[in-house]
Amino acid sequence: MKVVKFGGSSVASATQLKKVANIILQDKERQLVVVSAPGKRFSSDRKVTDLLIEVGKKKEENKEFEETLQAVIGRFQQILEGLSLSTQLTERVRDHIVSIVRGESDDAYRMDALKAVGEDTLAQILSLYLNDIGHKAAYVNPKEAGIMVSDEPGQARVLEESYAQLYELRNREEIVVIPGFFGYTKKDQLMALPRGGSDITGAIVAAGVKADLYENFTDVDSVYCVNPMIVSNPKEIHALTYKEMRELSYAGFSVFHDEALNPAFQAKIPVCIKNTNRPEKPGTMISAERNLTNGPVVGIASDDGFLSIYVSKYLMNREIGFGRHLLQILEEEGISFEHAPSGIDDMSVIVREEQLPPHKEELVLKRIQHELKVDTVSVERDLAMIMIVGEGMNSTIGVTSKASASFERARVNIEMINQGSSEVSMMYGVKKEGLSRAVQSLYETFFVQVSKEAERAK
Ligand SMILES: Nc1ncnc2c1ncn2[C@@H]1O[C@H](COP(=O)(O)OP(=O)(O)O)[C@@H](O)[C@H]1O
Ligand SMILES: N[C@@H](CC(=O)OP(=O)(O)O)C(=O)O
Repeated sequence: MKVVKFGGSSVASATQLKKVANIILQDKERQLVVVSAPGKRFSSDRKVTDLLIEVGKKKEENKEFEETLQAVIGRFQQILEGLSLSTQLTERVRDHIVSIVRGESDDAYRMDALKAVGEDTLAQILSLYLNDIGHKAAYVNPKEAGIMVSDEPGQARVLEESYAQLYELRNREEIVVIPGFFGYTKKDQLMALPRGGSDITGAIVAAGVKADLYENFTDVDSVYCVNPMIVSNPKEIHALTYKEMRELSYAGFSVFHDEALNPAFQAKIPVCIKNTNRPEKPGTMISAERNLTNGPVVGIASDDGFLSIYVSKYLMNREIGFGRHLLQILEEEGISFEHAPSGIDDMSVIVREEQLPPHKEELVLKRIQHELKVDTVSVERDLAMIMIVGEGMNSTIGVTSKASASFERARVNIEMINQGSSEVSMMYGVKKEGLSRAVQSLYETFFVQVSKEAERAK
């Protein structure tokens, strides 16, 4: 039994949905299907989820939302027409959106209910289409499926008890189509997963039904060893471990959600990333182990939008509880941090820029200054992080020196280095303006040069 998930780009239009149906029907094992909301059809297009969020924001700001609502309805109408299905469903969807907007819920709950409409409607459409072309399929709402989550709007996490109920889905005879991206709390409140969370739904369902394989269909032939927006035609990765993929996803490989790895890993279900537009390609296999060939580094991930809170105080190393107190201030201000490298007399805390907007900065710095009596505290914005990942790194000498030489060649200053304790990853902080140059140079070192050396050794 296989669980297949189709991302936003795979369900963006009727043409794409026809490909999706073909893929499902090609393999009888593909019995459980998870779908996203329609994504972008071209680069300047808008994802349905983004449109739904705009409806919610307009409501919060008491602005007119009809035009955005019409854009959502228009997307579904086009898809239904393209599949030669009745467009009646769009009336229900419109009424549903209006009732959510006019409802009495808190802003956060309303926003989650709106976000869910994209996936929910698309799952109904796909199930209607499969039936229409002669194959038994059923739309199954996450509540009916048993996807129970925590009460954290927009950030919900799966509850352990979900898995036993999900197992029952194995008994269904028809193709089951489940909308991704949301679940229900024990109190029956709809709750959205983090953005990109349909990958997580797919992994939860795969773990629940103990699938043999979780296939994640997207718009690229495989996971590439570096973001294809930074290096053109980068090398494909054919095999990755869960640990490697989690590090890479977390650090910027947006092709697969990092929180989707754990359910698959725990249940030992291999994940295969494949292309809806070229399903015959082998894709990338993610599992517990792989052959450590092709050099120590398997991928280079990168992301911008970080800042560093730099704190220095003479004899910080002798002050018990300093780090805890610093992080406690951030906790009390609702700021989550990503990394916290430290020295003898100083410590940096790396956070995502949206966690510390400029209007909050003064208060946080004042608290640090006042409560910790530090010598210096400052914020450096416009930082980017680069993560070099590979299980082979902990048994290879010289990775760091090769990386440093790459930064030097690219004329990019390293602001910070942090080696993960697992030794599967090495993280570098640089100024955002040098990010592309640094990544291109690292790619040259760890992939282009390594291939040439391997060729010469043959
Ligand atoms: N290292 C990488 N390998 C492959 N794709 C990547 C990588 N880094 C970023 N991406 C981007 O991820 C995109 C696919 O993810 P996403 O847009 O979430 O797809 P979907 O709509 O199927 O959920 C690709 O089109 C590509 O631009
Ligand atoms: N539609 C949701 C969830 C999702 O997983 O989407 P996608 O498969 O397009 O990344 C989002 O945009 O966040």
